[in-house]
Amino acid sequence: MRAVTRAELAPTTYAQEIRATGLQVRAGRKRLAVDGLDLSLGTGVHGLLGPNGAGKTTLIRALATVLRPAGGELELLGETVRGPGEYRALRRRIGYLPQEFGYYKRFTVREFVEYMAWLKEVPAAEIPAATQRAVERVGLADRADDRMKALSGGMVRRAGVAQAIVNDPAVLLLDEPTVGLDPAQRLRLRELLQELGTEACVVVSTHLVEDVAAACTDVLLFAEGRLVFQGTPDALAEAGGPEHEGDSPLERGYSALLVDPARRTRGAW
Ligand SMILES: Nc1ncnc2c1ncn2[C@@H]1O[C@H](COP(=O)(O)OP(=O)(O)OP(=O)(O)O)[C@@H](O)[C@H]1O
Repeated sequence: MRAVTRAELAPTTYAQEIRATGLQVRAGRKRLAVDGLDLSLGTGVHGLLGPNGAGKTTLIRALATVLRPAGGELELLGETVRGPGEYRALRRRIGYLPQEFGYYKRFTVREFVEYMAWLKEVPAAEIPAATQRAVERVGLADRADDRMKALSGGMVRRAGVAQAIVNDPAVLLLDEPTVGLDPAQRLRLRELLQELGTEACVVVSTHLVEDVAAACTDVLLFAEGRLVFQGTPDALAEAGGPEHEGDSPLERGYSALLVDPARRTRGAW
């Protein structure tokens, strides 16, 4: 018999897990790094692609309720996120892997994930089993009792994914989770994302177009704080042609939509 997940038991009074209308978010004091974003995301794996500085991290931080909107509307799991607020109930149902995250180096992997579960207010009696399951899902069961400082960079990243999923989040936000992973680990993480995307709304920021092809149900192309494209990986591939730069149909689709031909001189970034 299949165990019923917490996500299935939670009341769903919303049509889509994430809804943004005209959303504006500042990075620092002045700069509007997200500027007028309309977005509606439900269950699935949504790949967030875009050039350096496009505003992907700022958007993910707003979705994680770390940054508050400067304008427009943001609704997460049916709850409106406005000015300052605690959003504790909401945060219990969100998982977030920042691009860089802190941890006590002397903690073991298990202690780190348990501590994060406690911060997310997972009921105490559930923490050991939830931690074990999360650690197994990222392939760190055999390193669970090693200290964080003894892990490789890719393993630390996987421990970061474990803490993000330990509370069975309905919204899972992963900022560049595949950075530092070797090819085999990357394949496994993509499989895990697909599994998670059957039950949760997963937003993954990445620079690897192959991640999107392999794991995502749709692609969000972000540039200068705005959404340039939303569609399936196939639709992105169809946007490109032989005249566009790139080593694969998806890269050519990306170039077609984002690369300014005037700047495409050899050696230019
Ligand atoms: N604390 C800050 N103060 C001022 N500007 C900032 C701050 N953080 C980010 N920015 C600016 O906001 C814009 C968006 O940055 P953001 O980190 O969201 O982009 P990104 O798409 O995640 O980039 P990358 O792919 O390089 O990680 C950039 O122009 C960046 O320089």
